[in-house]
Amino acid sequence: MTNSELRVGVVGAGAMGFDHIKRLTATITGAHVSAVVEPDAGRREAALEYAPLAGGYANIDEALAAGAMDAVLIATPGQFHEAGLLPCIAAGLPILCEKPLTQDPESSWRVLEAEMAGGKKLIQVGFMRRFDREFEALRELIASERVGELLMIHAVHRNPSVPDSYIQPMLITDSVVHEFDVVPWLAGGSVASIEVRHGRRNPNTPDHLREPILVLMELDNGVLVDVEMNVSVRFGYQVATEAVMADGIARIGQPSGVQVWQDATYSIGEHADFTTRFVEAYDRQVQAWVDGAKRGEIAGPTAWDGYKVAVCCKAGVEALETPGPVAVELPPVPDFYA
Ligand SMILES: NC(=O)c1ccc[n+]([C@@H]2O[C@H](COP(=O)([O-])OP(=O)(O)OC[C@H]3O[C@@H](n4cnc5c(N)ncnc54)[C@H](O)[C@@H]3O)[C@@H](O)[C@H]2O)c1
Ligand SMILES: O[C@H]1[C@H](O)[C@@H](O)[C@H](O)[C@@H](O)[C@H]1O
Repeated sequence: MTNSELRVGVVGAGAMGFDHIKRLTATITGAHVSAVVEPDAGRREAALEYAPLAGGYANIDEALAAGAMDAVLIATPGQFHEAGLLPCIAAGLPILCEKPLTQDPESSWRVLEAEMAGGKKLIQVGFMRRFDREFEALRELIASERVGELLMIHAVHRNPSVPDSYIQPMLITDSVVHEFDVVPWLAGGSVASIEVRHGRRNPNTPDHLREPILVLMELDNGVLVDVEMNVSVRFGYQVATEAVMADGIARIGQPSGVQVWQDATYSIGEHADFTTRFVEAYDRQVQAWVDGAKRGEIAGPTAWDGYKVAVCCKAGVEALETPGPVAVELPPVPDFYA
């Protein structure tokens, strides 16, 4: 540790928070975990073993009162994000908030208002796909128009399975939430409408879900997008994107593991879950956030990006129950975020 290291408080030491604590301790430079904020004592103690310089706190107010943090990484479930964000904004701390910013446009707007009132951008939202090298390369290719103008995007988002706590709207709010951020970032437009189509139900789908679904988005620049959202694929975890351009096609997210030729069969490794598929993206996201926080800058998706996604999620959840497209209507971008 050096005196110039950013002292990071991690709020929520569940699956994702624990992962970020290990990353901040072992991989990230220029920062260390100085506080673990977690109401569950067992999880808090387990996490503190990986954060030798940290104090443990049961809630955010205790950690703020102790002056234990220069910056905060929020990894609580989405419904608790607003309650974690507001006191950290009031304290003027840089924040990396796991996706989603909050769970509805109204609470996201309150967060924007708080950030604007403070007069300084503090929030980066954890849409880590923007830090995946393949997504970066695809964006650069599309912007360069080396393969011609972008016409369409086909995306697949496949999870092997989901826990019982994963309910139907989460297909949108927990999963397609990523496409609502990354697709406009790739395509240079904004989502204008969302339609959801249900086809045949996968017999492997848990009883309380109806999926896979096809999410159709129209962007305001005319680009059409389809997303296969599928959470019972069993074989592994797959996020792949194909961009259809005027003079050719580009694909990312193809399996890239070990290739094996055996018994007259060729096979290649695939990821089992998002922790390995996006490990480098999570590392790069957190490093960029730490470096940005030290410069006093936001180095990724902003709170305004988080708000736009919250509006898309609301329309997407409505589209789960509505035949035909649901319009996505955004207010003008506040000058603060323009
Ligand atoms: N970017 C990604 O790919 C990705 C992947 C998984 C999860 N996430 C996001 O990370 C966040 C956390 O998800 P998870 O899977 O780790 O959840 P989790 O349920 O495993 O862990 C959440 C933890 O937060 C704690 N907690 C609840 N309320 C709290 C509060 N007020 N203060 C402090 N801690 C509190 C819980 O006790 C729990 O330990 C969610 O926003 C989720 O959407 C992102
Ligand atoms: O919370 C997870 C996470 O955000 C993953 O990146 C996504 O692929 C899953 O669908 C979602 O359930």
